[in-house]
Amino acid sequence: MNLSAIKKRINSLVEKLNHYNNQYYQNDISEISDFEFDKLLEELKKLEKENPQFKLPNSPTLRVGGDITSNFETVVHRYPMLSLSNTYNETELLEFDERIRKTVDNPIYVCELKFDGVAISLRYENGIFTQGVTRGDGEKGDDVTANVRTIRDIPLKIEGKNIDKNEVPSDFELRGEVYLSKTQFEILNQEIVERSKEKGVEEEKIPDLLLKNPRNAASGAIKMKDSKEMAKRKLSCFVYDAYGTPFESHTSILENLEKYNFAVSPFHRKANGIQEVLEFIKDWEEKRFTLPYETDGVVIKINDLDQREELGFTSKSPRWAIAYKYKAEEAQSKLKSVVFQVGRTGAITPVANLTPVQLSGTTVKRATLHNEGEIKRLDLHEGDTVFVEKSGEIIPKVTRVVTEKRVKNAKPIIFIENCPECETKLVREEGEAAYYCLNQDGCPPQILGKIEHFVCKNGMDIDSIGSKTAQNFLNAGIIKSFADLYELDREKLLALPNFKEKSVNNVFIGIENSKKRPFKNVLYSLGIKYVGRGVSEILTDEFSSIDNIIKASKEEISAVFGIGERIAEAVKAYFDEPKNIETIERLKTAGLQFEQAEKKIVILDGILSGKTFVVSGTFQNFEREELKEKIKGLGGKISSSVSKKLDYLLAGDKAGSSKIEKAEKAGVAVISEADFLKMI
Ligand SMILES: NC(=O)c1ccc[n+]([C@@H]2O[C@H](COP(=O)([O-])OP(=O)(O)OC[C@H]3O[C@@H](n4cnc5c(N)ncnc54)[C@H](O)[C@@H]3O)[C@@H](O)[C@H]2O)c1
Ligand SMILES: [Zn+2]
Repeated sequence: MNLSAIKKRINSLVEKLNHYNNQYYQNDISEISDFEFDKLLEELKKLEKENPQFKLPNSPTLRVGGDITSNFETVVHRYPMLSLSNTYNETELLEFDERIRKTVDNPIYVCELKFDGVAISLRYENGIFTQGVTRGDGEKGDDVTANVRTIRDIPLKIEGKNIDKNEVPSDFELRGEVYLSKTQFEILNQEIVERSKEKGVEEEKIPDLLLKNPRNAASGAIKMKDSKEMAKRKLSCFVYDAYGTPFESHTSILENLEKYNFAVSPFHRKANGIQEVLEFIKDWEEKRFTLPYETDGVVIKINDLDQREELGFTSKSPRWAIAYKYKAEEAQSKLKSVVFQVGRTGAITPVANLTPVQLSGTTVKRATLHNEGEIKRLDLHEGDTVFVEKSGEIIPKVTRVVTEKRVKNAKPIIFIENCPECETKLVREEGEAAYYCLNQDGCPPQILGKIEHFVCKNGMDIDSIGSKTAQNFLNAGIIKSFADLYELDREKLLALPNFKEKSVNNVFIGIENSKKRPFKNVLYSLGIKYVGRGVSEILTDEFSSIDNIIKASKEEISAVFGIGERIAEAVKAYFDEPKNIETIERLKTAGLQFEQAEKKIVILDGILSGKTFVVSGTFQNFEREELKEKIKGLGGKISSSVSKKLDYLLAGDKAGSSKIEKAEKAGVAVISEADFLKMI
């Protein structure tokens, strides 16, 4: 790679990883597996090390991932809450040991399981629990004391039977992991299923409403505003570290915490040298699945606290510890057949049908093959023995083929040429991995898919219409597209077999409520190619009404930050289609929101009239949303993206560096919070 390519790659990695971090910590969503995330992070680290001149100030290699919300008081940690460096392989573990041995002779390690939950800091003063704080950005976090008090594993007062009160340190802090047990996770999801059924939510819609995994559920719960609600989640907590205590080793910390009645995992072991560490890791690789809570690895720590001090910290993690993470579980299976699925956009996804195998606690029968290129990469043949991998909520995928086990004369898997549903010849556009069936209005799964997308949770959120009902309506000829939903005939619905009055009522209630859905959800629900939730939000913020988007040229659309050529082209193509405009007209008549609500507030004579701002980062005196309201209150306008039309980029702490760069290029003034205060 030449220098400019390296710089580009670094920028793109920073942007990608920050996006994944944001999704992970703010929205509790994993868009990629941890392994893939860590691989990208590793690549970035390496590039930055070799090219320090390109290192960005907002690089995810410099900071602990996490979030601070506006729901709680922010607390500065007395002892920073750091991350752990991690590895997925033995070689790197041996390298870690080598580094340690440069400072410490014959290191004694302690191996612990790595619990998959959220980190918490607990403070005790004179034996009383006084404060619980989330990790946040590592330096400061959310004060969630009220929520923590509801966790039964955490004593509010230290009063073990065999302890001498005078020995309990007068002011100390603990570190632990708040988690949700597997059983409790299932109970909570069962409750969601029951409540949804009572509310008349259609069966296939329910999976969307379920908690994704125990870690997400725990991290969502600890940030709840209402601690009574949070108590219902019944979280648990293991403690695994202490600061401000007189104890001299990690094992002695754990022993004493146990005496104080904290929940300490019994499965920790002292390891005399790295070989014993490797044994512990092997030992738990399979056994961990039998535990009643989720673990994703082993944490290896130096036992002696003086030695820890000697080894010290990097900006992000201690040098005296490392996490060994187990790779996503893999299993062998056999390919039974490949089916080609047609998505709502017409994209064709090959899916492998497999002989069922157990993976991470679930039975896997199908795995994605992504696209034609992937089938070629795997060199997949009929009846092949394959490896499948699954982690968390990520869709299982085929990772490789065991070619030695291939049967003689097996035929290679060939990608289809015509749509399996409507026979239309498939096409692949330049620069795209997927083949498409372009018969949008005649291809049944596309028609159904568009309706499903329209009513989905992030779209119009009509939970009384699921796939089954939509298919039912389509079969009966009651609707042909989602726009028809707003012209439903009650009598016709009542005449449907197996469709009771209550269901009919729920359908109409859902449809009526959908008319209140904000513009950004309406835009998303149209199912325009490449217009996902993020893009739809950017577009609504930038253009504020559908008419403005329709009027905008391709150049104007692609000039918006965050919108590339490809997206702009797809948006333009969509609105150039007369039948799409017709659909929008019908939806407008039905009363759907096609304008951003807040834009209606026009203040003619504020001091900021006519000025457009982008607000990025965090601020000393305001929450970000509060700041935006303030600007609007003074007549200014808010945009979410940097373009030439912008007047100011108001950049707080941790403002997006790509935004700043873009603003500087576009000649937009970048101002600080202090500048802004002067201005107003
Ligand atoms: N999939 C994604 O999109 C995505 C996005 C961001 C981060 N991630 C994952 O999260 C990782 C970063 O998260 P992180 O900084 O919290 O690191 P981490 O989760 O790998 O390790 C640090 C954390 O481990 C926890 N922990 C559990 N048991 C412990 C024990 N016995 N002793 C000490 N700590 C223990 C603590 O909460 C601590 O904060 C990434 O490396 C990646 O794997 C994934
Ligand atoms: Zn088709």
